[in-house]
Amino acid sequence: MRTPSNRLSLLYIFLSINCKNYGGFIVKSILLIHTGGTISMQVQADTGAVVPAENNPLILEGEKLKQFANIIEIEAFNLPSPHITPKEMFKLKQIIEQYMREQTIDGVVITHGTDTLEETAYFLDLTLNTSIPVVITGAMRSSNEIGSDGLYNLVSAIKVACSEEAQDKGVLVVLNDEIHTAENVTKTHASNVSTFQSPQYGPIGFISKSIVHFHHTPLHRTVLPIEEISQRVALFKVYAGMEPDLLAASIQLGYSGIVLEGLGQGNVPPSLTPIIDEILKKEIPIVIVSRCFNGIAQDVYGYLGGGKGLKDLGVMFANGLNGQKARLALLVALHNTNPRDAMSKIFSV
Ligand SMILES: NC(=O)C[C@H](N)C(=O)O
Repeated sequence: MRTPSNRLSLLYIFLSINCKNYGGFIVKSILLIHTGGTISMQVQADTGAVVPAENNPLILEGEKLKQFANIIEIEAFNLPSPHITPKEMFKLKQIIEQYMREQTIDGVVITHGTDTLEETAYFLDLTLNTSIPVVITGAMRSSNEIGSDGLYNLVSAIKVACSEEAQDKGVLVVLNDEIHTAENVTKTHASNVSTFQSPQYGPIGFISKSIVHFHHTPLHRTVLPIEEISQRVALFKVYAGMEPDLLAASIQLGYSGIVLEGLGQGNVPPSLTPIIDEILKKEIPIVIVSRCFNGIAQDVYGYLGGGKGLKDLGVMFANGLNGQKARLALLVALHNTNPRDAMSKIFSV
């Protein structure tokens, strides 16, 4: 039953997500950073190809966004997200830090292509030391397609960034009326608008027409300061009958770390154990995750190639991160002033 006090709190949430319009005392300043992706693209009438629009259609929507907050809008890049690299992620971190130093910013919203959105979100989650909401959104349908979800998702993201409850929750991913943590969310469907899911734990909140509601709170978050990004970490999916030559080549190519998407709970074919041992003896860290969609890699099995033996060799376990995020976590840890300590904060060693 809805009591007067929770009616009041619903009213408060309603007012705070419509942060601009009520009484003029809760005008939030939101830094809106565009980076490209389908949310900034259009379908070409003649070819049917989805391509970056010459004039970002989201910027043209600026007037509509003003009813929700004071929007400080910039276009950092206009890249499809498969073109985003850790260098662009680092640049985004720098842009956000610069604005936070120079202006009063209550929240940040980033628009991004969905293919690598979870990677940028997690990179910023690991490296940005702030309690203000940082929310990333995107779209599955481009701006001139029927049922385009871009503007809707952007408004939802702005509402979340304005919400007091979104503070101190790390970087959040908002699409399709759901709020996910950067650490857990992943793209699960190539084209469906409900593609973003958090397989381990589910979303931590939702957005409806008039409320932003969080039903869970992340218990912990690791922030690792870095000053540059230059090294490379390779990610391999392990498969039945995999041979050691690719792992050997990655070392000759100068990679500073390796992530393996292992089988089941974190196992590899026996053919890989000698090269894993050799790489670890060269002080090149190896992290193992599970290639399964759900669950975490652990040191369970004692047969040759099993997780127990890998742990004894010095392989680290990624505590439920997927491969692409474990790769970023290892990359970031390697750039920290104390890489060993940084690795022990994120991985089971
Ligand atoms: N829906 C999308 O945004 C996918 C697009 N290929 C991108 O990531 O840029």
